[in-house]
Amino acid sequence: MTAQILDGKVISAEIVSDVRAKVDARVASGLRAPALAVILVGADPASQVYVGNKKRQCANAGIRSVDIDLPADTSEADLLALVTKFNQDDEIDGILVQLPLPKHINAEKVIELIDPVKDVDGFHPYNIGRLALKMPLLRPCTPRGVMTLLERTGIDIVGKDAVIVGASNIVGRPQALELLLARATVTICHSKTQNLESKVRGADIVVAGVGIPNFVKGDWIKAGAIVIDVGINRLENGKLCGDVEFDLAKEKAAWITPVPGGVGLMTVATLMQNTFDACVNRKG
Ligand SMILES: Nc1nc(=O)c2c([nH]1)NC[C@@H]1CN(c3ccc(C(=O)N[C@@H](CCC(=O)O)C(=O)O)cc3)C=[N+]21
Repeated sequence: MTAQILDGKVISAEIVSDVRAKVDARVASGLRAPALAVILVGADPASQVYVGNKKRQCANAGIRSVDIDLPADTSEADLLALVTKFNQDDEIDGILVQLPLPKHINAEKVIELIDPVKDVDGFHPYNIGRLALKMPLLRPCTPRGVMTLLERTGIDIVGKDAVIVGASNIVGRPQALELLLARATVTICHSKTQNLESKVRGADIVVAGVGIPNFVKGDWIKAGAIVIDVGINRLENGKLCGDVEFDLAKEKAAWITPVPGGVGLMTVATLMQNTFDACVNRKG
């Protein structure tokens, strides 16, 4: 069997055009367009790709984008002051501080300062707590984007065995909460997990988010499984590759996400949805 492609390109474009239609309707009724503030401190390569894609999709969605680029030696106090300024600015609906932050800045402190109603990344403990309690408000973009990709493709996950490889705050943990909310049976694996291979071999759904090229071997994939690759790794030849051995995995899976063209695009499209939702939550 050769897997079908879970097409992030097509579905992210649909999501953004849905947001566009809703933004246009708001503006036509005399309300202002949603606005997103993005703060980048220093120049992380993964963040650069994200920033470019995000600017393009804001334009497509009709969302006003306010981009603040700060030098890598920006003090924590200055960054906190900027977040406070955006918290108080009634014209800003969403605030996103790009991660990772330089080492001299305490990222947890910055995330906790963001007003939860403007937390379009869904990283604030308030929003993670709401997701954990089955009452989601703003949901982390990558895991929500993965759920949208599955829903829009018509893949039913109720009762399926999902194995998540990677337990990070931005991917693995919230992805587990999303899949649990959607009534899958969830296992979260991490660097100390024993018998990782056998756990992946048993999975109906595999989500890989570890940031190591080809970490999940193609022959571990169960026949007919759904493979979601969240990894975006830049190789020395300049090409992007995921955390899963794509060429071998696609011979076993029923569905698989490509890299590029899969989950990354859904992350950005979901940021547009979250920004629109944050605007409606605040302003009606
Ligand atoms: N607060 C915060 N939230 C984030 O969500 C966040 C972050 N910080 N820091 C950086 C990482 C990385 N990230 C990406 C999202 C989309 C693509 C993306 O659009 N990828 C496309 C294009 C890749 C290409 O062609 O170069 C693809 O996979 O097809 C990439 C990377 C979000 N991140």
